[in-house]
Amino acid sequence: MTPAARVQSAIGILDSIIDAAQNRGAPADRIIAEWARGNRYAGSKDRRAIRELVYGAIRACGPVPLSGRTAMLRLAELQPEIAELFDGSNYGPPAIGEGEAAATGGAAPPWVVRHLAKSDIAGPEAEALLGRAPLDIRINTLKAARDTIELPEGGEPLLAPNALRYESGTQVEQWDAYRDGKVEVQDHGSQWACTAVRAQPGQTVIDLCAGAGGKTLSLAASMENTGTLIASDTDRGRLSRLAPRAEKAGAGMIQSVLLNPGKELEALSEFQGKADTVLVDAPCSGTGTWRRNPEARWRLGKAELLRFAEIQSRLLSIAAQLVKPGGRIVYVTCSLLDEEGKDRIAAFLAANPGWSADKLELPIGRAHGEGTRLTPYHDGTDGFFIASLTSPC
Ligand SMILES: C[S@@+](CC[C@H](N)C(=O)[O-])C[C@H]1O[C@@H](n2cnc3c(N)ncnc32)[C@H](O)[C@@H]1O
Repeated sequence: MTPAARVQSAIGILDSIIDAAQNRGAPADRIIAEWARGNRYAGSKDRRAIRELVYGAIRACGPVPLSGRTAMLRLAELQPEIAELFDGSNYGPPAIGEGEAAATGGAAPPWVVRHLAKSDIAGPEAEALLGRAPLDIRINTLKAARDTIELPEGGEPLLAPNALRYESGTQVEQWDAYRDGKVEVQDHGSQWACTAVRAQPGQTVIDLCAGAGGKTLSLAASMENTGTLIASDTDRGRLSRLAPRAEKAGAGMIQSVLLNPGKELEALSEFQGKADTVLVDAPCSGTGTWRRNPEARWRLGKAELLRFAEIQSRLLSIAAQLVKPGGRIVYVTCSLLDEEGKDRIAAFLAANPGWSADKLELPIGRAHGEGTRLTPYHDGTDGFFIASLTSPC
């Protein structure tokens, strides 16, 4: 493909991504993969270049662009060599019209930027939300150790005891160690969120919103596969992906429990008042993961943010009923909006006298409200808010 044809293909893909973002359609990654499947003439270099262009354009636009072309024109403002490819050549984009407008830049749609600023995320902190994330792995201590594991490439040891960092795009999935369950892909910040649970062998720990079990597997390793570890979620599809992952990781202790939305406690009744710790890795807007899903900025709506806050508070009160006297809730969101972090914890503490927030002694992050915040700018991790709450004895 010519460089101009790559630009035109990227514009077409961007049109689909914009449409999907506004109509709850497929994520950008899937749209790009589908395009590649349907356009076999594009070789691997073409596909890589097109992907770069698409993600470059998404990152370059704050509000939802009007079209793929305006998004690409915005990228061309930052990278003038792209503007030259609007040359009207065969398969290339038509020449740029006089006064033709590019999409607007910025970190996100203006209302989101305002909410972020109110949450002390502005300037370089906001810009870093759109940087490129490295690839972090966690050595699964049920099967290997960081000091002795043999991997095809040496990574950078990070502060978390089992973390190694690689360049984004490293094909970890093709390593034997990955296939054998000795390593898991997990962001460094997410590894610290698991550490905050302080899960010990023999305890009863509930991962209330386990999804496909990214954090559950880490908890099983901390518990050395002994004790009770419940992975629950309302999403059958996600939860069903946990069992094969757990088997591969040698984490036989995990019990999956599918929850009925609105009646979560029914399926967990035998654990009421019994858990040492409940991890609430709550559904959220994901503002802390934009480095990986930059088009998520275009999917967020004000009503959705309110809905997230409501469910986050509800999940906290469900967790409170599962914890034993003196036990803990660890609340985590990968959002940096206070509505989903600091404010939820303040509301919980106001409504639940006797509960207290403990200081998390993590070697990274900063105190934020009654919790700890990790950000891409300050910590080089995805953005997280983590709080630890102790119930009255
Ligand atoms: C942030 S994701 C969890 C990610 C997962 N812990 C991990 O580390 O990969 C939030 C999860 O909450 C689940 N969820 C949403 N509503 C829920 C509810 N009422 N009860 C339990 N889980 C819920 C979603 O299905 C989603 O899997």
